[in-house]
Amino acid sequence: MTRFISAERSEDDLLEASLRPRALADYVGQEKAKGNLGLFIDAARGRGEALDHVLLYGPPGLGKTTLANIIACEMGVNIKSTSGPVIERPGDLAAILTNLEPHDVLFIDEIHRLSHVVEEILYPAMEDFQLDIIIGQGPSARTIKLDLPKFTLVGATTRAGLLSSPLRDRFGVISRLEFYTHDELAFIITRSARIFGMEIAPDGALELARRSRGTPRIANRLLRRVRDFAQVRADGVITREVADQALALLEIDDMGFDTMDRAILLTIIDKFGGGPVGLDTIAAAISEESDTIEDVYEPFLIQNGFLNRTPRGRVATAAAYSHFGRIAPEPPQGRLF
Ligand SMILES: Nc1ncnc2c1ncn2[C@@H]1O[C@H](COP(=O)(O)OP(=O)(O)OP(=O)(O)O)[C@@H](O)[C@H]1O
Ligand SMILES: [Mg+2]
Repeated sequence: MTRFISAERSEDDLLEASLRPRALADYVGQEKAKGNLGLFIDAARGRGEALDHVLLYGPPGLGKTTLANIIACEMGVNIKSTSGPVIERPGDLAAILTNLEPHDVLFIDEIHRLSHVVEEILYPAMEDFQLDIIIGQGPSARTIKLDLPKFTLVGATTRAGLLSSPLRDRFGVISRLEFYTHDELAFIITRSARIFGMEIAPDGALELARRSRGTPRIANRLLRRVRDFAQVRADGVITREVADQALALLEIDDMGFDTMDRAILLTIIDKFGGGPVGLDTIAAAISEESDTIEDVYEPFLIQNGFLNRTPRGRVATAAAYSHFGRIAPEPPQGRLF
């Protein structure tokens, strides 16, 4: 199934990089995270110290990687980027850590996927800026401590809940990224259009924004698809009508749901009487990974009141029924009392 609004990364990443804002002032929205970080960055710079370790979490495509790069830029330091699954052995992490310059940012994406042994190297590194290395084997093995430069770890994860608590506790700043408003997304889309040299009307930008699931990565991706359509079928300008027609072709509906969102909700409604139904059962029914459903699709559906997560499983809400023009079953009599 082609998924135009998948929030996953793809070959589009290069284009995406050109759209990344570089300064905190150009980073749209996320006022709370931005306010906090701006303050901590100013304070750390004023004292001539490294910034405290920062954990960024939230659904894919909301701007975690972008923010990590901005943090390094604002601190005036280098950033080294890696990710949880890439660091296989403790030695890999030790090599990265010993190569850092003072105050550098080490960005670890998908930090919830670090292995245990690697994570344990990280604890003293984050807390005391020390590396415990074991040299030799057997009876003659000994541990030596190496001093590391003071650095800032920026960790990103879509699932803060999967982080072990000793790791989470070592972050001084924890910021949750939120879905963007339609106005914020329209602003991002208009800026991206300018960078790409496209013409977009304000109502066209707002229409794309409304259907981007609160996510800048999806907004930018839709913009590129709609541009192709505008070039071939319209006279190049993205108006509301052009956006609407293009999105219909891409099977993105009025709420911004794609085929996968619809499959999830309709499976719960039609096959499981509206739920509750377990995540793994839904995943099997639509041949998708449970993790992907949980990380990529559910947060938006839950936040917008189409899906509920209960101890007994997922439940489609009345809003989901009415979105698909179905009639929600009456709640059982007497439940309210
Ligand atoms: N606040 C923002 N203002 C403008 N553009 C943004 C903003 N946040 C994200 N973007 C755009 O969205 C794209 C995706 O952002 P980014 O790669 O930082 O997301 P992410 O949270 O790291 O996603 P993932 O969890 O998949 O790694 C960026 O290339 C950037 O163009
Ligand atoms: Mg990222």
